[in-house]
Amino acid sequence: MRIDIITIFPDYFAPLDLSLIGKARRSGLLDVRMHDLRTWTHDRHNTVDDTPYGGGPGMVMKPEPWGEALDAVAPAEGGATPRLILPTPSGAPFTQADADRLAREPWLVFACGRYEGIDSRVAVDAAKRMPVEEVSIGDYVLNGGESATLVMVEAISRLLPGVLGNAASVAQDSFAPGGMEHLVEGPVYTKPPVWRGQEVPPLLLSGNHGAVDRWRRDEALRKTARNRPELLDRIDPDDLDQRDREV
Ligand SMILES: Nc1cc(-c2ccc3ccn(Cc4ccccn4)c3c2)[nH]n1
Repeated sequence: MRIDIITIFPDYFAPLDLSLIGKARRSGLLDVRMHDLRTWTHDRHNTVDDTPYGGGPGMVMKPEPWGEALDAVAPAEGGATPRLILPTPSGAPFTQADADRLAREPWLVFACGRYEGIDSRVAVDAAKRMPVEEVSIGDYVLNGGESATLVMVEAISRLLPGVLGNAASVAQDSFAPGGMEHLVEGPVYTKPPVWRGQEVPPLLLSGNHGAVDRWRRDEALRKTARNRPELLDRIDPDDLDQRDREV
């Protein structure tokens, strides 16, 4: 997968050199490229923002640098077309299902806005030649799109085959397709078996994998009911067995 990130703060993405994503980039599994939006400014101050039409506080990002940047990063005549992801507080909620879907794309471009956002004509112009998605990572306002892009790149990249050492672990994740779509995962434990007077549930040491799987689903249902009760309403009753209903 190729990921291009356009931003006025390229250094914000230094974390993508670390850990499993850094390893995936060095192995060639993942091709992540950062681009400084100011590359496509032509005035002596490298201006990327201006006052909002209609008045109001703050500044808006000018369309010209973005148009030139997107033309350079994803040329219209280049043949392949990326999916453009625009982080914004006003976007559609980003979910694990979106991470799964976007992990199957060959090429993503993230446009990181700042100030009060990017001139809305940029998304309209880009949509003439590539799919564009406005996405929110949560109902709170950040100062720009960089943190949201880091979050989405991590959520997407970890799903690529070969990035996580143990691919099977993805299936048990909270919100994972295949049975966890509307559940959060339950508690996890490791050695020692007793720590500060707390004992690991004995069943987990039993070696009875069927019983352990059942216990983990019960605990996922309990934790979902406690922390995210609204998710339980989304579960198709046909997907709950009799034991689930007793939890
Ligand atoms: N889930 C999210 C995404 C964002 C986000 C993404 C991109 C930008 C570009 C600018 N801002 C600041 C800003 C402030 C006021 C109104 C609009 N935007 C952003 C915020 N916040 N929360």
